[in-house]
Amino acid sequence: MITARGLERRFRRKGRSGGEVHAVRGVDLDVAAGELVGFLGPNGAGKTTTLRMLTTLLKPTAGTATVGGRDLLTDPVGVRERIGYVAQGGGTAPESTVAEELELQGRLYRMSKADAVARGAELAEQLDLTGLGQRPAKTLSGGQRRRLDIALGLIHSPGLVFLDEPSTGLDPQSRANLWEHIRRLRAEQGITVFLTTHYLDEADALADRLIVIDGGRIVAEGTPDALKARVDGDRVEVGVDPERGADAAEIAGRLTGAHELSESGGLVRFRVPRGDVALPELLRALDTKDIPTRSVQVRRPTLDDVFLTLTGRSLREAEEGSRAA
Ligand SMILES: Nc1ncnc2c1ncn2[C@@H]1O[C@H](COP(=O)(O)OP(=O)(O)OP(=O)(O)O)[C@@H](O)[C@H]1O
Repeated sequence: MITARGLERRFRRKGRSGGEVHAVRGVDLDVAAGELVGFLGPNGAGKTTTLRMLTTLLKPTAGTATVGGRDLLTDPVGVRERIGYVAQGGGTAPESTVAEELELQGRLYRMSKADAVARGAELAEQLDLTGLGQRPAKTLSGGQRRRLDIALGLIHSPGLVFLDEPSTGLDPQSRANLWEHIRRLRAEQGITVFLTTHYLDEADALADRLIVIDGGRIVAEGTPDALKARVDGDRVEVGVDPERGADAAEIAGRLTGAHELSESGGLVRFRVPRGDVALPELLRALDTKDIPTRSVQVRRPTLDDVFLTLTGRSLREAEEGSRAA
């Protein structure tokens, strides 16, 4: 469905200082029909720029791609006919009703009025918007608005849809509901979904496969589980009396496979291949040395650990860094 090789995009900085931003630095992508792929990265990583190139809205500075079987550079119209694109924010004519927005969108794709109305009604049903047809779109809730945006993106029945940060700004319940709808689009209609997100939980919950981008380059890809398996083991934290912290750390360091060991203020932290196996052994050893434990935590690797392993920063730090920049 998508094959991209060496996609690049540079922007000239506005203003007197000039210079260039190399937003996307040679991206290769392969997405098969029917996949639900998450494109994950911190703010400013290059997700939107890549998406805008793949959807013909922005010309690549270098590289080639086929999207929906059509060449991005020589047949952008062919690409546009075969894809849906749901941008961040969305919402075009706030005064019109839901039914009018759907009909107008169909007409933009040169559908007859009858076909546009029928397709609009079909999508309204699939996306839980039935009964809202006569409501001015500006009165919709955040979740309803996002579902309408997706319906608008699907009016011409594309086989591939791009969703840019679909759940940004939604409350947890509306996000979960939206995820369910996105899963159903794929399951029931076989639509290929390519979505960008900087939410780890969204990527984890939704995507079959993740492509991680940072600083304009792909830094990893794989299933959420495969990516997590690249992180070297579970993280264990044991709290003891600060005065016995050093002793506890020494005992922890003797566990098979323990690494990344640190101790501060009685909090001993380390990684180990199987936290559930190592912990009882550690607790027994601490007990033998009369070191009572105050707290215990074992954590399986998360996608944030993956990001940390790959880039040396946590995704949250990366976000904060890009906001400060
Ligand atoms: N039109 C533009 N002119 C100049 N620089 C741009 C332009 N568009 C994007 N950039 C820069 O390119 C880099 C990548 O931006 P992009 O919007 O693709 O990131 P992103 O991963 O989508 O982030 P977000 O999650 O915030 O949407 C950023 O440094 C951004 O400031």
